[in-house]
Amino acid sequence: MTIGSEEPGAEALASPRTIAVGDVYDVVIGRGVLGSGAPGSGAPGSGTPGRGTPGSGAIARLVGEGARRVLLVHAPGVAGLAGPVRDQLAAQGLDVVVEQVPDAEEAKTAAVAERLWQVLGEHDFTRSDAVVALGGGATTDLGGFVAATWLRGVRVVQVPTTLLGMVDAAVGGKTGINTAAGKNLVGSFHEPAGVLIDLDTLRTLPRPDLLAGMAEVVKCGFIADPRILELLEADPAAATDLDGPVLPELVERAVAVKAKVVAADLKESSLREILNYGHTFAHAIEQVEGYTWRHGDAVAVGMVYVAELARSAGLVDDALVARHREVLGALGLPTTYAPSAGRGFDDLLAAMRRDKKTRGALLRFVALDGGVGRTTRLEGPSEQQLRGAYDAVRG
Ligand SMILES: NC(=O)c1ccc[n+]([C@@H]2O[C@H](COP(=O)([O-])OP(=O)(O)OC[C@H]3O[C@@H](n4cnc5c(N)ncnc54)[C@H](O)[C@@H]3O)[C@@H](O)[C@H]2O)c1
Ligand SMILES: O=C(O)C(=O)C[C@@H](O)[C@H](O)[C@H](O)COP(=O)(O)O
Ligand SMILES: [Zn+2]
Repeated sequence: MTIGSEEPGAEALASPRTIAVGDVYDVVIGRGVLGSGAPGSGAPGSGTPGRGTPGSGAIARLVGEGARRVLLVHAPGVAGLAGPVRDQLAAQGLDVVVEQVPDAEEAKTAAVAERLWQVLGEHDFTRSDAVVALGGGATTDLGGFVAATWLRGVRVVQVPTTLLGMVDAAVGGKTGINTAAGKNLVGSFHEPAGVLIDLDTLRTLPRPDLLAGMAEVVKCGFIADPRILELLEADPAAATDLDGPVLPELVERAVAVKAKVVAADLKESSLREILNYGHTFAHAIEQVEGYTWRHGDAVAVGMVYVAELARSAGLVDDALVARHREVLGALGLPTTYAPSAGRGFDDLLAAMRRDKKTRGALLRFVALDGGVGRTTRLEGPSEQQLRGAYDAVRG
């Protein structure tokens, strides 16, 4: 699949853009679309009152007319934004229960999900009520999972506040938590009622987290949109400039890739696997390193790993492998992995065997086949190939 370079505009989002995920829901991208005191978004309630437009009523509209109660689940990093969002929802007549969840992967546990189920029960949440998830991918994965499982499914509105959440995690309906055995091993497909991306929320995001999000943008470039790679290569610094035109274009392009893929294959029966490019090795790093690695950083290394694997299988040439290292390296993303003491290839291989793309004993990787935007499945590589790629990314 290749996405045409003419699709998203290059201007810096003077007004919000809407990208439809099929006919299932919309992703709204803009500056100040939350209208809730996000840095740079103007005063709380600066949007048009009511549940119809981006601004003060946008989240409430997505929560739905029938809702009386909302569980607002938020990451610690956006505690300052949770208050204005709560006030905005309360101003629309909703009873809002606010729950801060632990940071990053600490949130994606059965214990945290259970605590939220308990809160939902204590407050008599019914099927017409809703969950709003405000934070990075860990929060939207958890919030989405709790919404998917409460009463077998209530509405969830995803409000991502990290770059990675915006371009990837909040879009597509994959929700889940980790278990001792591995990453995202328990979860559900549960489409959001809508996704609201306010680029102004990125102003408080620590730079390493912003860069980690860029890895998923790069992924979209390699699997589907060569223009993304051209933009990054032309000026890597511009990509992370919050005030420039490049970042909004990259967000739009990556969301467009994701929306197109998931709309065609909501539950990952085939095509959607391409969004897992680099993830087989990435999830193994995350688990083996006890979730001390950012997901995006691990995905960066994982893409180099699978590019090396693809080269050993004769699918891609040296130049395409080098392009992976160059574009990721220019952004400041890792391209090598040095395992912690006592950990190594055998641990990674065991983790990769539990990857969701594995079928029985058959390890399966998403790989490029001949060029950017041309994906295939590399199945059953030999242990020698797997080790060879490992040696090639070992720092
Ligand atoms: N469901 C999917 O399709 C999908 C896709 C990609 C990734 N993911 C998951 O997403 C997770 C990674 O997401 P992430 O990179 O957003 O990490 P994250 O959710 O851990 O957030 C990173 C850090 O940023 C903080 N934060 C969030 N927004 C902030 C803001 N605006 N200002 C200041 N701090 C802020 C958080 O508190 C956290 O400390 C992983 O668990 C990954 O598996 C899911
Ligand atoms: O949306 C998808 O599909 C993806 O694979 C996107 C990935 O970036 C994301 O990290 C996802 O959570 C991985 O899914 P998993 O099924 O491998 O756990
Ligand atoms: Zn990912």
